[in-house]
Amino acid sequence: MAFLSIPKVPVLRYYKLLRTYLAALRWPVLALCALVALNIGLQLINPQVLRVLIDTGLSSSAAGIAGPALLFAGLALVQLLATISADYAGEWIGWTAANRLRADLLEHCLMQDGSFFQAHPAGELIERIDGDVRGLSGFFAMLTVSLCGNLGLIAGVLAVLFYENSWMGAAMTLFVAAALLTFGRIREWTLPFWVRVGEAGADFYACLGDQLSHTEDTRSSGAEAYALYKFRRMLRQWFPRHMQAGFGFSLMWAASVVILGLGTVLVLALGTYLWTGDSITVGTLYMMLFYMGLLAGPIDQIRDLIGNLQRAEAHLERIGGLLAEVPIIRDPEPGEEAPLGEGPLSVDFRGVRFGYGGESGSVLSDLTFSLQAGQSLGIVGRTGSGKTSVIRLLLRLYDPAEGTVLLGGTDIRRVPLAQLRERVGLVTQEVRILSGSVRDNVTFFASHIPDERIVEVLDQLGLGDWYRALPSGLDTEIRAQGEGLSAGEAQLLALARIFLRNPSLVILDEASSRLDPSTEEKVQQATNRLLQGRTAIVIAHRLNTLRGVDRILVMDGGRIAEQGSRQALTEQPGSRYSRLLRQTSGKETI
Ligand SMILES: Nc1ncnc2c1ncn2[C@@H]1O[C@H](COP(=O)(O)OP(=O)(O)OP(=O)(O)O)[C@@H](O)[C@H]1O
Repeated sequence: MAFLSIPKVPVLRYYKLLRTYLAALRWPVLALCALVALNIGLQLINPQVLRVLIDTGLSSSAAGIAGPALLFAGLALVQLLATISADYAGEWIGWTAANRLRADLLEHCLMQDGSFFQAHPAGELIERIDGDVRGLSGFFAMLTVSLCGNLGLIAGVLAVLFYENSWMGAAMTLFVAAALLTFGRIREWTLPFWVRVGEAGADFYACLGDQLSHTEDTRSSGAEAYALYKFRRMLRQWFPRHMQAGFGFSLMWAASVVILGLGTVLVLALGTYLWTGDSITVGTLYMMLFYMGLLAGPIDQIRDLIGNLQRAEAHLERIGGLLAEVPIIRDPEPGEEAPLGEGPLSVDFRGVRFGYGGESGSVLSDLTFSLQAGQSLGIVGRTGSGKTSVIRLLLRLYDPAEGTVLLGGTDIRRVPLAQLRERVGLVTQEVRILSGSVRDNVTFFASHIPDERIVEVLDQLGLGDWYRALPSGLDTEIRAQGEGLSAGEAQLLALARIFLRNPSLVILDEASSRLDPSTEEKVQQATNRLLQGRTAIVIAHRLNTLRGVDRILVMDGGRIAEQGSRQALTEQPGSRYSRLLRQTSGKETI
């Protein structure tokens, strides 16, 4: 069966994917196989009925052909119904399997760490999870329906032709092999074009996503012309690649027209020779031509299929690449886990060095400090001194290159990630609001939190009036990115999330930077209540935010410039912290 290996499809890879996503759809797939088999059987029987019809017509009266004619029409109708049902089932299976793959890809992305999202902008990931999977949904349906069906039909037609006349069978087998070989070669040649089209598409969507998420900045800085220039440059890069790939597809189409023409000539020549030698009847000659026509259908479809397989393979390659990205930050190995103890957690950094990789070098060096359970620490330092990087290490969004980070005395690499993220609550300046109800936004889908508790927290944070003005209370929908909320309100909602979650370590990274002074004062009081009985780390440029913290860490160039109790540092006139306090007295920020 030489022709089966001709398209050089990496069968094992496709098989693995098919098995994973189609195993759960076993019954629909079996029903589809039955429909395809019925279709093939009917297509093979029809020409036999046609031969009987022609030979009966030539040798007896017209009345004799009524039976075969009715049978022919009936079979054609059943075949039509089987085709429609198989198409429907194929589409359904394709969509269902593709949606499962989409969900798996999204889950895979959500498990990744910070470096992954640095390497893959959101637009590129959207193209992978949606665009590439959409391309593959056709592949699931095509491969199940078309490839198996068409190969089955070709095998059936060749078997019947061999049975009728071995010369005709041999000639048509050679013809089919040559056709599939040619399409396979063209496909191999054009596959890299499709991969490049896909890559250009992903770059384009990444650029588009970036531009659409920063429209305010682009407009306010008058950078529209540059944005459009970049957009057009992307389109210009995409276009020639599309043209090349399209040329490959046209070449395939032209080859199929020539090959099918040659096939018809072959059957006519051989059939006429056999008929003139009285080896076959006119009905048999017509039947053979009919079978040739039947072969043309699947060969034609396999041509398209190979073209689409090229695209599917390109989609598959990119999806495979994404799935192969293993997160650097992983759960501890079984047996290595050391869950966190109950209550507030102490924090220890021991000789930590860290960099973001690439050319950025070390961002944090020789970082050693401790914070007792239940104490609060304020981190101050100029922009870029490494404050946020400390927080990222605490949340294990990255691991340090050297040294250890301990929580409650346990190396956080040994703490299950889910537990770590549950016990450490973070509020940043950049608040992410989901499109969903107010309730879902503050509880993050934790349905056990009663509404009364939510309202109480909103009141504590000064959001009471805002909440009571909402048209549907907690069920009011907020649009994605928090449209309709001020930046300060969004920040308060993020604080409410933490209040409701009850974490053991609370981290506030510029969490009140967007609030007006009177709201900030209110929130400060509520936050002080929240922080009681918990460990807290507060990063602030406004030093008055740190009035209530126990300890201070001053950072400079990724190193600790000073650390100690806030009270003691405030009282030492020569300390960096007291200098900062003096410098900023009368000013808002350092
Ligand atoms: N995702 C990143 N990739 C590469 N380098 C980064 C990344 N985030 C921060 N950096 C670099 O790390 C250094 C410390 O940044 P970090 O955000 O920790 O400082 P920061 O003190 O929190 O600054 P700010 O007060 O402005 O928030 C900076 O030089 C910054 O350029």
